[in-house]
Amino acid sequence: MNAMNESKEWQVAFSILQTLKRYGHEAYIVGGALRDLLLKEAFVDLDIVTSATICELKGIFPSAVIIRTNIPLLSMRKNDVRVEISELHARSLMENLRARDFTVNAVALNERGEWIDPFHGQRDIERRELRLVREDSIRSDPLRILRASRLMAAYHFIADPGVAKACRAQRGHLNAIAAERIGEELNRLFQSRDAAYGMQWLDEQGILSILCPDASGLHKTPVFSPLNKVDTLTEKWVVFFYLLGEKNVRHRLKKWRLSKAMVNTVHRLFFYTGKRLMATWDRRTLYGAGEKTALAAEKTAHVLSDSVPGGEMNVRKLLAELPILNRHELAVSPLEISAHIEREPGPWLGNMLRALEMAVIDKQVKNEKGPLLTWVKERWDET
Ligand SMILES: Nc1ccn([C@@H]2O[C@H](COP(=O)(O)OP(=O)(O)OP(=O)(O)O)[C@@H](O)[C@H]2O)c(=O)n1
Repeated sequence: MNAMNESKEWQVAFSILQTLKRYGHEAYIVGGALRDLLLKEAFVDLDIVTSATICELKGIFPSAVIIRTNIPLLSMRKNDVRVEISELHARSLMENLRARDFTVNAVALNERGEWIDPFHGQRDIERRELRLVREDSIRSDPLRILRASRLMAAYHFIADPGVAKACRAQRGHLNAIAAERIGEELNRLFQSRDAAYGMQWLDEQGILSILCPDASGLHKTPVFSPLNKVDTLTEKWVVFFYLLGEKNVRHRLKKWRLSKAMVNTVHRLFFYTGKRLMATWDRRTLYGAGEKTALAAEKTAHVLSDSVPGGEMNVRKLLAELPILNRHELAVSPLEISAHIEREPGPWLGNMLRALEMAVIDKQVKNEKGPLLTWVKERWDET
């Protein structure tokens, strides 16, 4: 296979297999790199399984690091290729492949470039067919339901009826697995080439109502194509929740253990998308959203509803008309305000700054030091 002989990545791959062989260990390339090779996709990273133990591996590749996930891995970079090596744990390669989820992931290649393909994974990759390695593959790890949809979304695989049947049968067990694995897998699904296709399939298997039992929009069988019309992960989450009619966004994302920062940005964009769907931007809402969120909300609102007029240029024009874009653009500092009032900074100062921002945004006062300090003094004297 030419791609293998010519590319730097495959030279790295074979040199590692040969090194391990010289030390007397069995070693095979497995997983995504083989799938990507057959699908002519870009090489991402390299997974190797070997009969060597992690300790022995560390001796052979001293600069590599040991990563302790649920199974310990040896990880290293070689000629810019990320390589992860895991143990066969005294099991045969055949047992290792049999324990995998789908036939497209249960293929191996040895140091001589020979394929080991007991489940016809190469054929399935070429036909883009997703089939189970064993009938109980989904039962042994229900996360594989989401992996199926993610692989479909990433490679346009078609799930064979056995996959759909097993996923439907096991869907009730999905919520029993570690919540962060669900969040992580949904993130990966959203980042895949055709997230809408994967999501549609999950819905057809009745899986979305298991993931989001309170969602009110699922009876209307949503069309998920809007998911492919937005770019960022945050936008995809927001569009997803709107299509499902899921209101309790923060609760859902926290449950799936998404990072705090991600929970906040998704929740914020969800909120402003809702506002934008209800009405066009007013100055206060636009200021509250800020440039980044306002532009993103404009996009998500359009994708969700054709009837929303406006567009990016319009938001940019409205933003340009705002006297300030954030508190730091006020022409007075908090200390100048406190000196002018002759009072130590305290909670009153935060309230005053908020009121001042709104007065500037509402154009009641010019953003210039003199008028701002006069406004502050008058307000102070009033209260
Ligand atoms: N729940 C899981 C997770 C992983 N695997 C197996 O472990 C391999 C590696 O998993 P992962 O690193 O998550 O890779 P992929 O999901 O396949 O993605 P990629 O290969 O593109 O990194 C997979 O190919 C698959 O054979 C599995 O059978 N069941």
